[in-house]
Amino acid sequence: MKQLILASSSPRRKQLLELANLRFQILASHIDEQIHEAKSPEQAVQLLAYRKAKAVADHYPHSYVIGADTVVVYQDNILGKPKTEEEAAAMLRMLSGNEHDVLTGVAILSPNGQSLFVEKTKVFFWDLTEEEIFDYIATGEPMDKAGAYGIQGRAALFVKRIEGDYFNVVGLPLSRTVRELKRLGW
Ligand SMILES: Cc1cn([C@H]2C[C@H](O)[C@@H](COP(=O)(O)OP(=O)(O)OP(=O)(O)O)O2)c(=O)[nH]c1=O
Repeated sequence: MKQLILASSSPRRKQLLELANLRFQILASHIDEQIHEAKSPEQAVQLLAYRKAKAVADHYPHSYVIGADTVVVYQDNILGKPKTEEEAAAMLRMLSGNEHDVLTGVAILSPNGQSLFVEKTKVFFWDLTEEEIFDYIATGEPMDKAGAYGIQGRAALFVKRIEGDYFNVVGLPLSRTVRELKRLGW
């Protein structure tokens, strides 16, 4: 029987994949998320997504394995998860009043071959006051999220508009992922 594995510890990715009504298991891989060899943010998220999937696929070579990685890119800055509240505030100040890209790299490894892609969504933020930034950090929401915000939570109030797939911002470009899975014979 075919087996689908989501190689992720992200509760958001689990919820998104559940929307597709597919049977899957979760097996989080803990890889080193430092990458020095990537030449661009696109390459970085693709490489990390691949490593997350590969760490699981090595043990389950007959399964379909999905790995993903999300970053926020503002000008030349790649914003991952903030390490401190100060860093979260600095990230939110950068994003305030500006547009940025959210990139998610996805890797699907399967017995029928692999699919690697990067999905990009443009997000436009309203101007944020210092009070809004501090109140938001006090919710605890920013700390486990790329760019220090979750569009699906209170930071919905910061977003003027987006161009592209909303689900990509939350951590998994769902429709493209499911289409690629089907292309690989799922
Ligand atoms: C921008 C943004 C990011 N995020 C999240 C998605 C990802 O979970 C997280 C980025 O971290 P990732 O390193 O992509 O993923 P993860 O560590 O949460 O999970 P795993 O590596 O095990 O798959 O930021 C949101 O939930 N909402 C948003 O609006």
